[in-house]
Amino acid sequence: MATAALSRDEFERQLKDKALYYHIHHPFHTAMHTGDCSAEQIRAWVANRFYYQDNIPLKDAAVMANCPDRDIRREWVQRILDHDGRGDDPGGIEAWIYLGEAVGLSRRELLEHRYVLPGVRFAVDAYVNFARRATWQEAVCSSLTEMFAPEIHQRRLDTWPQHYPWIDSSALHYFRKRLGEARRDVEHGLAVTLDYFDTAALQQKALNILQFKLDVLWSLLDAITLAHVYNRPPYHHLNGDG
Ligand SMILES: O=C(O)c1cc(C(=O)O)c2c(n1)C(=O)C(=O)c1cc(C(=O)O)[nH]c1-2
Repeated sequence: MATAALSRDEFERQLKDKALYYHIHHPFHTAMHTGDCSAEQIRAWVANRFYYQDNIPLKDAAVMANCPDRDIRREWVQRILDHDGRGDDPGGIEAWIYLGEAVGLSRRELLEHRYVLPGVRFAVDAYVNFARRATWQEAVCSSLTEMFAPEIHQRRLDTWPQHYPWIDSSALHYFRKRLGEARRDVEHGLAVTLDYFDTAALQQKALNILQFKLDVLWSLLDAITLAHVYNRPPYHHLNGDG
């Protein structure tokens, strides 16, 4: 006999329990929030995370390309506009570039992805490629790490001014902007997920997809940690330091 599906509330609870694996718990973020990151480490994080920012609209365009439901597309397109901007709104990518400049990176260095590590590229590309190949409902589900994002944006707003006073607080605008956007995105993404994944097998699939996305975010920080905390960037043997 097939296992019974979880109730809607229980399924939602199990999705939310995945917060235990969110990258807010990664040692790199812990160090960032307690003021233990050097300026060089902050710069490395901002430069590498820009690759994620730059790819989010491609990921969202892939969701739309796979979605035949006009009502969903009408909602989803807002995510692309949030990042790319429209009219007078310069958008989130521009806000991240502003953050980059405030920590000492040039627009050109960011746009060229000059300091992006291979591990970060692989993790982010895995997310975009997942959205290209999965069904649109699966791709929607993979965005649900955003359930946990307002807390991490708030944590940065609460801790950076004290620990990193050399960063102009106006540059934290991106994090402020995402607080509301992420909450709105989650309401929609969660409703789609709870409706669509309605058998035990599908619910387990959704939980696995969310874990995959948590793995993407965690792996990104692992790559940054190896290169910028342990000073073991790729091919470090060529630098003659071990
Ligand atoms: O700073 C963060 O820790 C963080 C995490 C996440 C996330 O959990 O996926 C996103 C963002 N930020 C973010 O700014 C953002 O625009 C975003 C979009 C998405 C997505 O999967 O569609 N995640 C996130």
